[in-house]
Amino acid sequence: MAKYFAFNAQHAIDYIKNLVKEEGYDFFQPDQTLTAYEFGDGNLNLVFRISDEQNNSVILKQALPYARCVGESWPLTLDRARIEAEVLVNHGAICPEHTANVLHYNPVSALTILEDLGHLQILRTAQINAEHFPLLGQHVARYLSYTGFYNSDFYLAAQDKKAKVTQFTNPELCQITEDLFFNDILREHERNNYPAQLQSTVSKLQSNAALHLAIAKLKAQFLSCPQTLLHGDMHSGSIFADQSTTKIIDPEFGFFGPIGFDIGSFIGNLLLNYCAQNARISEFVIRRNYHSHLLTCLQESYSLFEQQWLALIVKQSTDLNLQANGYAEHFMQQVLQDAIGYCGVELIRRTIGLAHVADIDGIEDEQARLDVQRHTLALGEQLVLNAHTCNNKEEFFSLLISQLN
Ligand SMILES: Nc1ncnc2c1ncn2[C@@H]1O[C@H](COP(=O)(O)OP(=O)(O)O)[C@@H](O)[C@H]1O
Ligand SMILES: CSC[C@H]1O[C@H](OP(=O)(O)O)[C@H](O)[C@@H]1O
Repeated sequence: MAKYFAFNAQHAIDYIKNLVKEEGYDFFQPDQTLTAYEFGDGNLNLVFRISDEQNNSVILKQALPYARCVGESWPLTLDRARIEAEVLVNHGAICPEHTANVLHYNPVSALTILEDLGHLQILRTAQINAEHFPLLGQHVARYLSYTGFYNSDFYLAAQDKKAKVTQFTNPELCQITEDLFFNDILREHERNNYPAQLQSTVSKLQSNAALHLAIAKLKAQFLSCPQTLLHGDMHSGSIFADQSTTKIIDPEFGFFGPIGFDIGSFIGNLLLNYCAQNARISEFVIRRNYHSHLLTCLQESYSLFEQQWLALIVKQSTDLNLQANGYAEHFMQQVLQDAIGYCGVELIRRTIGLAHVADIDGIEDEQARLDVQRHTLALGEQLVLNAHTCNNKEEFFSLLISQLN
């Protein structure tokens, strides 16, 4: 069996040609001249586009044995390529309309061939440019509720569920999230990254005992609550979209965890963009309209997510105990409170932790950027602290609006 090595563009071409010639894959005609280039802009992996003369193309994504954004000093398991491919296959079987299609997967080379989604836009880039996506909330709700429900104890037979929890055990990538989301932000840490002007705000946040307690509860849920197969990194860079289509990529942080985590991360990224637009859009009416679009997307995504979960529990639950009157509502209230908490943590960690977002870091005016950072920190803190007071989504939306004005 061939050994792992990190590809260059020529390796990517040779690999694809071999699949077409020797293994019967039909991505390209056998006699086509192929070209390739690497264009990954994520924190972790190589991404190549391989095209023929007619501009047909596929994507080859390969894991490196370390985190790309840091280098070889941060070794990282190649098993993340397996997790990513297998989550995509699992989610794609449940919700093909919103999951990137896996065309081929090789665990030894830690690579996956994916459909090329380059005709769509990465959501983060498009939202930085204040583009509207009227179906985004609806599509994300569908993806998260369906993949969530059909991988949960409400639906899976008990032993199948445990087998899947084992299949998707992802300790190294979970450790990254455990460190970056929960640990680093509450203390001085060399991985943290924020300007000196924020020091007093950060010190105050880090000395808030109530915040430490609330984040301890969220981390405990993350560590020991295998409710469903999460995407695990549901930020705006993991979503391709246009006016009619939404496709999810990059679930290498996938594992069985708390249902509120993915929807909370998604909403957190909408709010990071919302806050950033205060500095990006100077014209009041345009900013107000865009803010209103983001809030509609947020409310729609959460409302439909909850509505579809509740409908699936009623229609498709297989576990008799979990069908007890009132249990579904009790369960979804906990999911809501978790989601609000994880949303708040995402706002904080993207402001002061290792991995930031271009929505904020790309704001050129320093004072305007600092104002946005203070806002995301305050909003994140309030959401984490007050999540437990929200008994239903309406109370969440009111809390949010009170913090945004
Ligand atoms: N299926 C795809 N089609 C087109 N471009 C893709 C696809 N998957 C990834 N990319 C491109 O590669 C970039 C990095 O991919 P991503 O999966 O986020 O990598 P990482 O795991 O390193 O974060 C994306 O921002 C996008 O531009
Ligand atoms: C060192 S990993 C930091 C950060 O990067 C991941 O995102 P992506 O792979 O999509 O760039 C994830 O959000 C991690 O928290």
